Amino acid sequence: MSFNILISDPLSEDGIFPLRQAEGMNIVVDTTCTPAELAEKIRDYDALLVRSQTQVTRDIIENAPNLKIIGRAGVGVDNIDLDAATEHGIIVVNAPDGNTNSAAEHTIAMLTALARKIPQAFNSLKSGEWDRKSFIGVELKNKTLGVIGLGRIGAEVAARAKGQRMNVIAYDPFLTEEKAKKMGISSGTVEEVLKAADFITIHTPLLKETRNMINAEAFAIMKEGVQIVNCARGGIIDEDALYDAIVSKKVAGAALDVFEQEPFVGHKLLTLPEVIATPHLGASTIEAQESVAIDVSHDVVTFLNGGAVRNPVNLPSVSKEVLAKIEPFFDLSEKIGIFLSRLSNKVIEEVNIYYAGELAESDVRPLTRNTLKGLLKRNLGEHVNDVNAKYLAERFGIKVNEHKTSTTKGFSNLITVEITTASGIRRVSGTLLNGLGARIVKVDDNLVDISPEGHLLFVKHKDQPGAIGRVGTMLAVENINIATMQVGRSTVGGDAIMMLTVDNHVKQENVSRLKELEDIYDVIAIDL
Ligand SMILES: NC(=O)c1ccc[n+]([C@@H]2O[C@H](COP(=O)([O-])OP(=O)(O)OC[C@H]3O[C@@H](n4cnc5c(N)ncnc54)[C@H](O)[C@@H]3O)[C@@H](O)[C@H]2O)c1
Ligand SMILES: O=C(O)[C@H](O)COP(=O)(O)O
Repeated sequence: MSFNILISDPLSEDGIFPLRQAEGMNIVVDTTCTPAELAEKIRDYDALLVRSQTQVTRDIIENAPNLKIIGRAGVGVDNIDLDAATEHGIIVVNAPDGNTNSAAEHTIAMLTALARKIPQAFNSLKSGEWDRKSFIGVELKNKTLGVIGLGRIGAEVAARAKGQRMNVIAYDPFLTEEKAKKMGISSGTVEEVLKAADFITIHTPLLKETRNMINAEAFAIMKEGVQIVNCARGGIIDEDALYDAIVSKKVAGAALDVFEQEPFVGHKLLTLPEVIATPHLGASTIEAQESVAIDVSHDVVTFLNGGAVRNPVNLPSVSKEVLAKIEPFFDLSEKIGIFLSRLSNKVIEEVNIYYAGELAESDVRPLTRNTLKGLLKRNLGEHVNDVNAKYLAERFGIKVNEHKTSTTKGFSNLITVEITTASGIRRVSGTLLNGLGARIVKVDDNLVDISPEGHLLFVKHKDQPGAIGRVGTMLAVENINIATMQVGRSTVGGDAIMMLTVDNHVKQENVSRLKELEDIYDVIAIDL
């Protein structure tokens, strides 16, 4: 198999070595494409690798029929339309760890440069002045640093600030007092942090909730003479409000690496002597660039070769340990979905998935997605995949509920999928039998034991002598060999089912003829 890979932002050549080395990867590096050129070019590509520069818009995604994966060599994915990618079943991966250290170091560099006015003093010196009066700074020692967003970078910055003998107070929705205590810092609400800090540094992603979170109201509650650093994302600080706060002397200085519009040229903020800035250089070190490109290249190669990625953005990521436990059930859960969708061709209103046994202790979301993928495949074919299965189910108004239960009915693990349609509930259970592989063990209320593969025939009939024979004879006439057959019934003489595995696909005309036989209520051919 061969894949076309487009790299549209400058990536470390050493970092993309895993891509260059992998078999069948045709790599094109073109970092000069305009958005219109990219929208045209992308048609032929299976993978797109970017940094923060390329805007991967809905237009581009909708013009990319072959695109399977977008790799972001870095953290922020606000330049990628994730909804559009998810809707089109395109996985987005990033490299969240590779540039943490560089971004934290850059933040500390900006903080120190801001406190001591180093860029302003350097500019003055370069212009031939020897001015030792205009650049009186302040010490960091004993000052309070407010950290908004204590994730990877925020936590590194906090640890380094402590090394500068600063007091650190942080706000993060996931920061517990206990964790803060362990880190030797204080925790507070956003307001508490903004009020307490002499310096504020932002380390959140740019989200709906964080856009303009540092606005005029936020500046109003800060200390007089506060200084602010943003090495996270432009748009988190309202740039007009920052300009006003600096002009009014509320804010004594700002160090900015990121901006609402990049490139950031000719902006009024750059006219203020209190503002120092770098052109989005937080991750621009040899080490970070190599590391993020390696990480993302690995995920792209693994994904295109059918493997599980390490850093999915639009899929919940699960740890290696959990993956090892649930991966053996991937195929079974998809097959149960396919099986059920064949059993009932009615519009699905609700799906309930019950995980029992050891599985109930794991994060089973990937299995739920696989089941949905199987259920939706009947109507959507290859348009549905792991990435968009949940989204598509929601779009079609299907309620999906995951349940964890201890009722295993004697199996060490059991997955039961129940679909509700206007005609009622259909239910299939499956398990993995030690050494024997996957089995479907229950269809509706009937116990069965079928390997979910190949060609199956599900026959609903009356529990009467002759019904089974008639089916066997008809299949023999059509030269369809029966490999296995199981019969189950709820009551003697009542409704019963036959589950047959046969050696060939059973054509629709044969299904119709079987349905005409005496005491046969329904026949469904299922290819798994
Ligand atoms: N300047 C650069 O070159 C550069 C380099 C790397 C990362 N970044 C940016 O830095 C930021 C942080 O990156 P990271 O790797 O630490 O990400 P991360 O996901 O590890 O951390 C982000 C943290 O922000 C917190 N958060 C989310 N919403 C919040 C809110 N409303 N208020 C407070 N906290 C909130 C999250 O809980 C999380 O702990 C991102 O915006 C990323 O794009 C910039
Ligand atoms: O989010 C990130 O990883 C940083 O902003 C780095 O962006 P870059 O890859 O464009 O340097």
